[in-house]
Amino acid sequence: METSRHHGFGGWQIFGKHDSTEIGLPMKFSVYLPPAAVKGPVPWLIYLAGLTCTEETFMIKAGAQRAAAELGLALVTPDTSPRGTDFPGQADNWDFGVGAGFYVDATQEPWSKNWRMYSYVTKELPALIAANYPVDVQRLGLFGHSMGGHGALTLGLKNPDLFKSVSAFAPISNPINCPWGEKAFTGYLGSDRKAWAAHDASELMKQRAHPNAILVDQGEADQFLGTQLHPHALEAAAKISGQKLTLRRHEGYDHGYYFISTFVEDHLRHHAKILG
Ligand SMILES: N[C@@H](CCC(=O)N[C@@H](CSC=O)C(=O)NCC(=O)O)C(=O)O
Repeated sequence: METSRHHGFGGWQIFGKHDSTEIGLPMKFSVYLPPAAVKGPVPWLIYLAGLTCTEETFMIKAGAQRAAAELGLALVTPDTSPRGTDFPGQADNWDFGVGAGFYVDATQEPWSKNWRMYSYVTKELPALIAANYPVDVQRLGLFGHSMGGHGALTLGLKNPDLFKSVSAFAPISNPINCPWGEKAFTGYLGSDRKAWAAHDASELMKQRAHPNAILVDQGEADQFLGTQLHPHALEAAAKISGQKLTLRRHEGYDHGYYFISTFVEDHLRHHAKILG
């Protein structure tokens, strides 16, 4: 199952692969185990990456391992979609299909058989990691970036007993009202827009609040801010439900991993404080 293992900051950076029953195909994942994991189960975070990313992107680019080692947090990242199908046009667009699973269970053909990223992230992946690595199932948090920020907010709001802490970098906050979301939800969930609201962070947050405060960071120079991300919708929704939300706007930062690496330690500390 492990494909490679590298010593880092006193812990271990691990890459692996398994046959996923939810997805029906092999799925890759990565795990960072902090030094504290040799003594017993540690709190842990699942990170959901954005469009075009893989299970490697965050581990290579975010520079999160030093702080994770210091805080005693394990980090886990799945891939962003199934790979290995041969659906027509599946990789023609960088914002739909391969690398763009949107963390939903697709209901539309041909995607519905394999594009089951919601069930994969909420059920199979946590069970797989807990069965194989020293993580405390009661102390799991969820965070992500862009498409993965949408995933972190929606999966976290729907599963507060599983994901005790939630945060996001530049999330797609209102996908039912942006081109990325409209394209993905039409393809995966069908053209009935009423079915989409259950997968929209702002719509969900109007109806319910996660018991713990949510941290969101957003760059003001993000090239997707005006068209795709709509953080104002999340702020408005938080006011309706009473969700404790810290949404920080940072002048000069764009959408990329230099932005994420700048603030990733703040996110790890946010989760560590809640998870204990
Ligand atoms: N078309 C470009 C840009 C794709 C891109 O910006 N992807 C972001 C996530 S966007 C929302 O989910 C990303 O995280 N890219 C990885 C990176 O290393 O920056 C392309 O194909 O790269």
